[in-house]
Amino acid sequence: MSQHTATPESVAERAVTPSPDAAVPLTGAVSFAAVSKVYDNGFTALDGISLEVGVGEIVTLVGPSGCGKTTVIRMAAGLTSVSSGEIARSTDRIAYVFQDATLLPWKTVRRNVELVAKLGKVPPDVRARRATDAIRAVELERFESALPRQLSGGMRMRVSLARAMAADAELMFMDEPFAALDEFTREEMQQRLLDLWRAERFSAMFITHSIREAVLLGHRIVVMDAHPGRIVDVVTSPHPPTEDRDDHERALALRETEERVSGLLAEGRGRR
Ligand SMILES: Nc1ncnc2c1ncn2[C@@H]1O[C@H](COP(=O)(O)OP(=O)(O)OP(=O)(O)O)[C@@H](O)[C@H]1O
Repeated sequence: MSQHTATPESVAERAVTPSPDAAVPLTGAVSFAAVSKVYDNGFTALDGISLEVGVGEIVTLVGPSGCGKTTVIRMAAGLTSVSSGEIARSTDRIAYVFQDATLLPWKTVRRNVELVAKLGKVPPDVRARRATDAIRAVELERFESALPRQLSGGMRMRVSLARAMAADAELMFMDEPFAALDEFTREEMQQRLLDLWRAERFSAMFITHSIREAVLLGHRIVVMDAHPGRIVDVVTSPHPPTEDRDDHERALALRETEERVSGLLAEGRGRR
């Protein structure tokens, strides 16, 4: 792994700047302008990331382990500081699905699902309705009163996903939310997420290790590489999730896009 020689002290640490005070002109949901991240141990995780996520756009991120995908979305969500460059975000109504379910162990499924909406001051009746819909979307109706320890790992991730769905967020950050699910449930959840997106048109940054998932869900697919972490290309989907269609032509186009993304990732591996 490449190590940055700069000491952390030599790097100005800047927090995420939500608009309207943002220094970066913001036309989309999130803008990254030449953003770099050097961690406290001097490791350069990201070098010069520039990207704009449009309002109502799902951007998926793929790349080898350690290329900085989580760091990108943590910075955009304001959970990790920026070392140089600027990030602007159009809204504070965000939801974040972590790699682990991160549920409160003493609260039931329903209470966990309502939590982010409650913190976001969504009125109680709206909150309850959204939680009911979200719990149904992840097919956990029978487990509403269960505690997290009574659920499997995949079920806990579905609760975490439902919590984000119930939050009434304008911007979602999702860090491999489906990785722990079996193939069948994963496909179900992908469709539920797209159903919700078609109804609400939130903006999203979605990390995945599955090229297929990245192409299926993304309007654009950000392909990253490591050492240091950077964007190597941004591929536009020929059939974005705006279209609720399932035909041969679409399947072929998605397959071609998967091959293109796969090729870009292989080029990165070849360079390392
Ligand atoms: N707090 C930290 N301090 C030092 N280095 C860190 C820290 N957090 C992450 N890193 C390093 O930064 C790099 C990017 O990490 P990050 O988690 O963003 O990558 P990723 O692409 O999301 O990885 P994965 O696909 O395995 O989840 C990695 O090399 C990681 O070891």
